[in-house]
Amino acid sequence: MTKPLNDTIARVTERVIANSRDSRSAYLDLMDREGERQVDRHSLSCSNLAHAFAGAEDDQNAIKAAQGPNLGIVTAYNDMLSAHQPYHRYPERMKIWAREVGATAQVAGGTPAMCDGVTQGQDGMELSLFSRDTIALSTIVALSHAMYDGVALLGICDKIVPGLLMGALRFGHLPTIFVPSGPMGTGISNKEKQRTRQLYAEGKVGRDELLASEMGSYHSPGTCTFYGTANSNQMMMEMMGLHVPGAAFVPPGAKLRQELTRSATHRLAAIRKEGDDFRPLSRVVDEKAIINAAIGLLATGGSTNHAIHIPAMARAAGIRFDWSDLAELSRAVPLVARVYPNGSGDVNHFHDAGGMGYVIGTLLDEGLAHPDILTVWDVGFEAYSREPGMDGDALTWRDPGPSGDTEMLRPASDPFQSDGGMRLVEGNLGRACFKSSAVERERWTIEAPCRVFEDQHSVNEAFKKGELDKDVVVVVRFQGPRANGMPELHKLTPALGVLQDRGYRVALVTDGRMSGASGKVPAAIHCTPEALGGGPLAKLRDGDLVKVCAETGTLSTTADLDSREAAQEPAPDMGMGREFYAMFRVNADGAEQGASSMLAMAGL
Ligand SMILES: O=C(O)[C@H](O)[C@@H](O)[C@H](O)[C@H](O)COP(=O)(O)O
Ligand code: SF4
Repeated sequence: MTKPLNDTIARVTERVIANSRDSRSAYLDLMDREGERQVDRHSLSCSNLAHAFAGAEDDQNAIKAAQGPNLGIVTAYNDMLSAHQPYHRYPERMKIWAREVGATAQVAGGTPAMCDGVTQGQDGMELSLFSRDTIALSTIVALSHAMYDGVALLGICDKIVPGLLMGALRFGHLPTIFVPSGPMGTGISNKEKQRTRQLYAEGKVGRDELLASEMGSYHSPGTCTFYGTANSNQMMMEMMGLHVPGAAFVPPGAKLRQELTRSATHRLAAIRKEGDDFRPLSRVVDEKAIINAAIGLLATGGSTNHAIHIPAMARAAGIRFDWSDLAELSRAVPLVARVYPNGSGDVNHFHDAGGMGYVIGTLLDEGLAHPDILTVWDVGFEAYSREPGMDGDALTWRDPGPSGDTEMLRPASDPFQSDGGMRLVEGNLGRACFKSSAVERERWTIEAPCRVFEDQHSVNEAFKKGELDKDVVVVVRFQGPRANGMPELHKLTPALGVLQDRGYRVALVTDGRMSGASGKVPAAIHCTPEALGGGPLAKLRDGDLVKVCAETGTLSTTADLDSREAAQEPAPDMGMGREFYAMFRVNADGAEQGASSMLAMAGL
């Protein structure tokens, strides 16, 4: 028996709709105008058209005849992201599958994709957040050819899905489907990976042993199997109905994966404007879909990065969503999944235990998600509570049944925590996000003298010198979007984990980010306003007493900040192309708004 929609979710949804009324109306008016004037093959010149299908080979005559839909593929393929490596064969196969339904497909363009695992702890990480907006701009360039009746987005990882969606939303008059590729097989246990890292941080094992351990975890094509930002992306695409139902976590290379991609190609052709089931992206991504994405993030303990990306994706669709909305939802949405770093199993175990079908089914049963979102599928959101399989050569869906592992997946009626995995902490040090699902409850409150740093490497140096062997709040400032691009500071996790395991009360406070794979150590992150430009973190000094408390939602110091000058602001670094990203930093707005100069300068 499905319960009525939860009152808090209904109230937050109404508030988001009210706060978005003007911006959402302006967005939909623009999309309607784009749809009416739709610059497509029928309005391009002969020269435009000849250029557009000169390279189309076998599809040239079909595209020229314009009898069927022409699908634009925007691909973030590269060999550097194990998650994106499987995409290199997708376009050729999708062209064949498009022809099966009288359609054609062309690669509209490619986007860059950064692997945060490769850049973690390196200069490149300072480009990571703004690579999202670079990807949005690349998506716009790809779709600007105006030759398409539908858009297939090939992207999985951290900033890529938000960037692709933000760019595609500016072409929201077109139907759009995300096409995932699936997680790699399970490697060594995450506990073992972390243990070796902490031993290396303490100088007890060498690089050879560390590399062998890391390669035991990351070993083949497919998405890394921790529940970080990439896999949180897949969860959100299911919660918004932007996948073929249940496509998120089926492994690459399987017959089922191939049939899901084929189904996505066929479905995209079917939901075009000239068809009888038109589903433009602008209508699929509405306030309820955004709320469902946030609910999924809270219910599964997803990546903290989405506290930044959900507001940004929402703004691209004319929707206003902020941390107060997220915090209020978090009080109503229970934690129903424990996937590493919030548990011991990985995303393959999660999928085998029932995965997204189970999560969506239990949330719907308890009235904890909007059942009436449009989705790209033909029978609505209910379809996403089922899991895909093969019946001979045919794709089929079935009820996932009860949880296959109650240590990992539980019903919303009997959850791991009665509230979601993310909390807002605020006070005289600003507003910040605290991922409560990954931290033992008895560590939700830390009050200790602080040590102030201005880069993560200095923290590790101080750790190696034994200077942090005490109760301490480690503050790492000038890591915000306008300072240095708001990098993830995930390399701090092993050292802070060692200090915590030694019995010290430890917390991190930063205007930077952490990886979606970070956990265990209490952290108040994305602190806004950021230190650069006079945020309160800029006035903290070593020894000031700082309190972080996820129980009471507190982030404060007893120091008299009003009597102090802000610390000297560091000059932005050059090299690794960072100087060309000054234009993204200089006008970036706050983390709570999505940390985007692109959106701010567009007046969104
Ligand atoms: O937000 C995320 O999920 C992270 O950015 C992730 O994509 C990144 O790759 C981590 O660095 C992986 O974790 P390790 O660095 O611990 O392998
Ligand atoms: S999940 Fe992270 S580390 Fe793995 S491929 Fe994607 S970006 Fe790279």
